[in-house]
Amino acid sequence: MQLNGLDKNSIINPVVLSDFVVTDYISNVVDRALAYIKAGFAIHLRGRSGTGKTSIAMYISSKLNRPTLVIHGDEEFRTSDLIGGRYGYRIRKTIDNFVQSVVKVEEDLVERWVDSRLTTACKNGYTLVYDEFTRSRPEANNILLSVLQERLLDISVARGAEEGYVKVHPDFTAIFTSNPEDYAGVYGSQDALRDRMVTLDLDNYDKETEISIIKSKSKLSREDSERVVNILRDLRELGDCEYGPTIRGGIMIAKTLQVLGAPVDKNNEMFRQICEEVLASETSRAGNLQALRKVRKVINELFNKYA
Ligand SMILES: Nc1ncnc2c1ncn2[C@@H]1O[C@H](COP(=O)(O)OP(=O)(O)OP(=O)(O)O)[C@@H](O)[C@H]1O
Repeated sequence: MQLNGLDKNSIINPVVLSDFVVTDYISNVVDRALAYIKAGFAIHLRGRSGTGKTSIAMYISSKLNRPTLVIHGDEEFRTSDLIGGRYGYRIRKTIDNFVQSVVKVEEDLVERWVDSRLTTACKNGYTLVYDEFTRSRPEANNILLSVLQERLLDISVARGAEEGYVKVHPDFTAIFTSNPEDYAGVYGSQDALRDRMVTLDLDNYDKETEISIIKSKSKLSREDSERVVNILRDLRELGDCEYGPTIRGGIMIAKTLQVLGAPVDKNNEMFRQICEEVLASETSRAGNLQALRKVRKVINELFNKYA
């Protein structure tokens, strides 16, 4: 099914998943974000991998109670990918039998324009979640400047000068996410765009939130979830890793232990091995053997330290 040329399935009515956790930390971030949105600003959730940007963005969009479209930043994007494009033709046929004995048939081909997500969201007042927007080139994203500033979408860039501007619907909301970690494929300099949104910097979740998420995702007990979180946080604190471990690593460890029914106990060899494997690879993404060995050693030392 199509809506304005878009596959209807790409329009989401966000619902809160049953394992989504709302703690004081999350409520606080979300309340601030909703206040900025209410005041008419776009918001930008910025944080390293695993700080919950996408999950919180989708949760905020569920609070806005509007259909939502999601775009994932991509360096191949051109402005027309954000606005829309001409995809194929439609045949228009006119049959004129005004005089009964004469039938005149006229056929012409009309280019078929398909709105992309940004245009659909602007026209209909939907929420747009633009995940990892700094992965797209700044030139492609420039189209968003007038959307955020003047609430006008300049579709002439893609449709030709005769088409002009689309007025942005008052309910349109934009939620951006980005990861400040400097790695290949991210375009750092999008200052003009960043000046037009309110940035909320997200750090790793607080301890209580991490325990609640791991418990909710893995169904381990609170005590066992806390043991997993202690390892994540102690490892982070030591600052010895290329990248600090994320909640994702903790979820992987906890889910695996839950499936195995293995005790979350420092004397259980399986627990130690799973932590080493998951955390060593998560904290050394390039697969640098030396870094991996170092992380394994640190994890072992941590285990020996635990009572
Ligand atoms: N409040 C929450 N309740 C339950 N699970 C959560 C919550 N927040 C985050 N998570 C889980 O934590 C993990 C990381 O979250 P998320 O993907 O939102 O982070 P991110 O910052 O967008 O990461 P990346 O930059 O790597 O995409 C996911 O598995 C997600 O399901």
